[in-house]
Amino acid sequence: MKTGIFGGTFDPVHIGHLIMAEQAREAVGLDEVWFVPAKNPPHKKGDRTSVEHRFAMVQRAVQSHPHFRVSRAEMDREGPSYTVDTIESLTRLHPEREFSLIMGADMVLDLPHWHRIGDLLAQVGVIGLLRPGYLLEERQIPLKIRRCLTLVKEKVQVEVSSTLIRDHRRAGGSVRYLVPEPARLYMEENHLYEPR
Ligand SMILES: Nc1ncnc2c1ncn2[C@@H]1O[C@H](COP(=O)(O)OP(=O)(O)OP(=O)(O)O)[C@@H](O)[C@H]1O
Ligand SMILES: O=C(O)c1ccc[n+]([C@@H]2O[C@H](COP(=O)([O-])O)[C@@H](O)[C@H]2O)c1
Repeated sequence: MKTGIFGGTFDPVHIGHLIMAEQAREAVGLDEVWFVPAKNPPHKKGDRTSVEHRFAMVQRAVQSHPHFRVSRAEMDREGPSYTVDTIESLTRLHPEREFSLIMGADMVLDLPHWHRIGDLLAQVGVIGLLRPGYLLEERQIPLKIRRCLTLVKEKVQVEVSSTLIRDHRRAGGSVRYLVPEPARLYMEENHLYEPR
């Protein structure tokens, strides 16, 4: 079973995440995509919405897709949510699955700084997608990463980010259609990202 691991902060999940995951699934022929909300994303400082709320929004966003799942793999682990730890534990639990990582261009460029990157790349391939605002030129990517990388030059790129959604909603704006509707309703019911 080819399984794409799509890690993220998802604060909140948005249509950019869903559209890129679907394009990755189709381009590479993945059987499933597992969204993995990071409890403590290693490179992000500052306050975050609780991981339970972020998980709940992702769950609602992916529930109608027969090949998308959300995983609790990083929810109960303390300390930084290093991807290498997640892959090692998922591989122990699901030895029959072939895992690869799905990420946008910003994260592909960040990969050289990841914790135990050599060990991580020895275990998984990387599916990289373009992202507006990030120039991903193959020659800038170190060879050890390029060797493990499948670059999906997807047809549809969506210029949206969680930051934009948080800021817009805090300013009293509408995020309808930017956030999948069941996740948006959860956000409203739980008063997330409301003007302070
Ligand atoms: N619009 C997008 N196009 C392509 N990739 C994206 C897009 N938005 C997020 N990603 C990718 O999704 C993964 C998780 O991203 P994350 O949850 O941090 O969302 P974000 O929109 O970048 O959030 P923030 O604005 O808070 O930094 C990363 O691999 C990132 O590159
Ligand atoms: O393992 C690492 O060193 C590492 C460094 C930076 C980011 N990550 C993971 O990359 C994913 C995307 O990160 P983010 O913060 O952009 O949502 C998320 O699952 C993070 O845990 C992982």
